[in-house]
Amino acid sequence: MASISRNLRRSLAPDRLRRLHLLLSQHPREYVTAECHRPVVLHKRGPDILHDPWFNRGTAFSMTERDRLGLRGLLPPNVVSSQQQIDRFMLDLTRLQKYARDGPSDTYPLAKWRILNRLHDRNETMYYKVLMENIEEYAPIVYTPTVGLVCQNYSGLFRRPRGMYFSSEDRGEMMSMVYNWPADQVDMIVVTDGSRILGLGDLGVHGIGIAIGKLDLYVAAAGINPQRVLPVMIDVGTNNEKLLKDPLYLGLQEHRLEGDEYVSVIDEFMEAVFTRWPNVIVQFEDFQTKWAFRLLQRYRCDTPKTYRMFNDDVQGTAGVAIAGLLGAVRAQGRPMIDFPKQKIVVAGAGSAGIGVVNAASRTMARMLGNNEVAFESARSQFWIVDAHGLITEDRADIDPDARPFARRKAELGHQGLSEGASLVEVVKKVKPDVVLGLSAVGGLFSKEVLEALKDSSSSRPAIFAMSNPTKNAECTPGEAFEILGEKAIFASGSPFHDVDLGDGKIGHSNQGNNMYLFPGIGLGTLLSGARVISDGMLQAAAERLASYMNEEEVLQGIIYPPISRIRDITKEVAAAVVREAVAEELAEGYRDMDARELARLSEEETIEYVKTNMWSPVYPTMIYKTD
Ligand SMILES: NC(=O)C1=CN([C@@H]2O[C@H](COP(=O)(O)OP(=O)(O)OC[C@H]3O[C@@H](n4cnc5c(N)ncnc54)[C@H](O)[C@@H]3O)[C@@H](O)[C@H]2O)C=CC1
Ligand SMILES: CC(=O)C(=O)O
Ligand SMILES: [Mg+2]
Repeated sequence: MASISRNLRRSLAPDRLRRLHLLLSQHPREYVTAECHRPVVLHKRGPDILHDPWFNRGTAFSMTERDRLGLRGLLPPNVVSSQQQIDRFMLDLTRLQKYARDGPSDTYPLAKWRILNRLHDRNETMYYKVLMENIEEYAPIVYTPTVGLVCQNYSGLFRRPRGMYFSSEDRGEMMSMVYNWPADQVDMIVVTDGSRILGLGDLGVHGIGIAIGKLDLYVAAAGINPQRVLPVMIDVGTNNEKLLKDPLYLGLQEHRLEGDEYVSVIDEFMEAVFTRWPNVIVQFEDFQTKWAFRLLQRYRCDTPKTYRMFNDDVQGTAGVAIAGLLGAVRAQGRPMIDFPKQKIVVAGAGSAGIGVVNAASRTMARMLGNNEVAFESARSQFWIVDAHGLITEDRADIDPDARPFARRKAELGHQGLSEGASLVEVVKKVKPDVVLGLSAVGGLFSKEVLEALKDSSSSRPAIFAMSNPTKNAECTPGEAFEILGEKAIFASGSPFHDVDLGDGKIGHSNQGNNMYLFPGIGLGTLLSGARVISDGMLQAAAERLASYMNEEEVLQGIIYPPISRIRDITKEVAAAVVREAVAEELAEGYRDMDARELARLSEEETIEYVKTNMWSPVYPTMIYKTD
């Protein structure tokens, strides 16, 4: 270790001397002089420090420094030493070198992400222009599947912080912390607690990547101004044992808070952001199922204050699935009103699966007259299979969210099924029109399951392998078309290429992902000025997506738009949301468009209104002002 000269020892106050000893012990080969211990006078605060390479020290800022310099919440909560920062950097660098030599395929999408991320840090306008003009190529990089890989490798990839971090250690501080964010106006927040990132499980604080990716689509697809979006990570710990032991992990290394303690952290966050930005919309993303439903209920219906929020995995996914299911009915040459006759087997009873069954059965019930008989009839069209097999009334400890859809004892006998029946058994006995996977289990729709689907009562059996990222898809389009032939309808959560079936025939691979709805739901809510996001607004969004594809496309098996049309479909979805908000008298107007004027707009005028409010990536004229 370098030694401290006697003169220097004499000239330093005891606490300074202690810190210098500490510094030297962390940097054994470094020559540390009094010069590097002299305080530096700063004329900036908050993000300006983080963006200044001379002053920035990233995750090594101590908590007291973060408080003193207005940085609290702008960095991941784990304070690390400069040596740990170097270890993290070297991990990433050596991984790249190794991959460059040995060449596993993961490195290419990650390298693209890095290049895009650097551009994002340097020039937002150019970044979004590149993304929007090449959305087909780069959506799979900034969003699923690569964003999953990014979250899994976040400690190595982390460079400049983006978004805000609230941790359980910030209890009591959040109301002041939100003022550390530099923007006076925030329209959209995407918040996660990292507990279920795509189908990859608990990634803790590294899950911030998904909130960033979703907001990239808000900008690219919905034209939300990038200066008014805010990705948020709420770090309440992690139950991922690997991360708990990883010295390079960026989050709190303790188990997740549970129960009322957990809820109080989220409550405090909601109160803080809605206090500073009363018009913000908060999208909950990738919360584990047990919290997804509870928080949705709490902030939508329960608290004295209801918030302008929705849960994308529960509600966005449901709308996208309904649109696809209606598309599958049309692809059979049948009218949408035949939807309640479809038999649907759903694999997965989490936030996404139960969200889909809830909303799809409500859509069926509405078509059947919206009474008790209609609801009962709609319910009986669904068979839910989870990790323990078919869910029936016989199951002990049945999840309350799944209970309404548990198959009744009376139905089981004549179907030849019983509690816990396997997916393949269920498909064999039910002969469903649709199998829909939201299980996060790659390959779950095995050869056997797809073979069983050959006996489907539908002329065009539909396979929705919706789990993300790619490796979690329940099957690939190649597997589906090979077994079920050209008539099959296929959709997946992450993108796949179309399949060449020979003789000029193509097996269309649709992307059934909530990205076709959440940007329009957010934009429509913003532009309507509605204070809540009603079921009717969500339904209107789903119906607009369902009717977007024309007859010819649907008959070819194209049930969702290509990603190249995402900005157009988002505009249409947003307009449908605005009109529904007006019809339900929820719209309060936006900027100089008041509620009465909104109500006078025709359908075309509403679409035009949405279009003119969408941000585009062009450089504005800049004017210098001194105050
Ligand atoms: N395409 C899209 O737009 C969306 C896709 N998803 C995907 O859905 C998946 C699930 O998400 P959550 O519902 O929140 O997760 P979750 O973990 O709460 O639920 C997973 C469900 O699958 C069940 N499961 C596990 N193994 C199974 C098996 N062998 N057979 C049948 N079921 C099985 C579990 O019992 C559980 O009910 C994730 O992969 C996620 O990426 C989620 C939202 C949107
Ligand atoms: C797409 C999405 O929201 C998910 O996989 O969780
Ligand atoms: Mg999600």
